[in-house]
Amino acid sequence: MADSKEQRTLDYVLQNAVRGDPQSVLDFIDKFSENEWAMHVGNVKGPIVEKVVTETDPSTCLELGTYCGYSAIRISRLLKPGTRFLTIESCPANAAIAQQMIDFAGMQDKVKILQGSSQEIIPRLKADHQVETLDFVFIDHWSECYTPDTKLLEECGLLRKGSVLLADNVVYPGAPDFLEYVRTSGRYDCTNFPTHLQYSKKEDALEKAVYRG
Ligand SMILES: O=c1[nH]cnc2c(O)c(F)c(-c3ccc(F)cc3)c(-c3ccc(F)cc3)c12
Ligand SMILES: [Mg+2]
Repeated sequence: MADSKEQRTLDYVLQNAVRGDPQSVLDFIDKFSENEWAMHVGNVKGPIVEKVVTETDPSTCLELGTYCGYSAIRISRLLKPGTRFLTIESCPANAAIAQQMIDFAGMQDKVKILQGSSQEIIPRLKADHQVETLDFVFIDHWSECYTPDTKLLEECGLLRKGSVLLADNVVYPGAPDFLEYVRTSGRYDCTNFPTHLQYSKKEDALEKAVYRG
């Protein structure tokens, strides 16, 4: 079967990065993506994500949109022992690539990939994955799903006072209904982080929304 950009990225990492070294894996994914653009959160937005994670000091994290595992590796390497990083990926092929990337980076004990639809998996997090509430949620799957999934997290009792949502791409491609919801619902305290699209000069932004409980 013709290989995909994601498979080529994984092969490049396996051939060049240092096994068990998350930074090395991130560096080689970034290096590969300079030649073949890909939607990893990247090395410009990455530090903003890391700053929010470090400030939050989360115990239970959820990511919507694993892709190849880049942000899962970037975030999970910061988490203290005993914490958990659950990440939902709808595409089976991407989930398989991500699992290999995460394993190679040595993050497999912290990161659990849940392959399927976020709308189906989110309501099962408490029963199937022993989640009580989420401390940090990185939203980076599909802008049309940002708002329905945020509302679902609320409805399923997965957010508590102080839960932090951080959404990618709120400027490019954009998530206008999500911004409208978190900024006007009265349920969140929002902060916008202007930045640039990964591996590009185009403008983008991350939005942080802290649940008021
Ligand atoms: O879909 C995504 N999920 C998560 N993060 C993404 C991200 O960080 C991106 F930068 C892009 C992006 C933006 C601009 C562009 F030109 C290409 C891709 C996408 C995206 C948007 C529309 C699509 F049809 C395909 C991919 C995503
Ligand atoms: Mg993104």
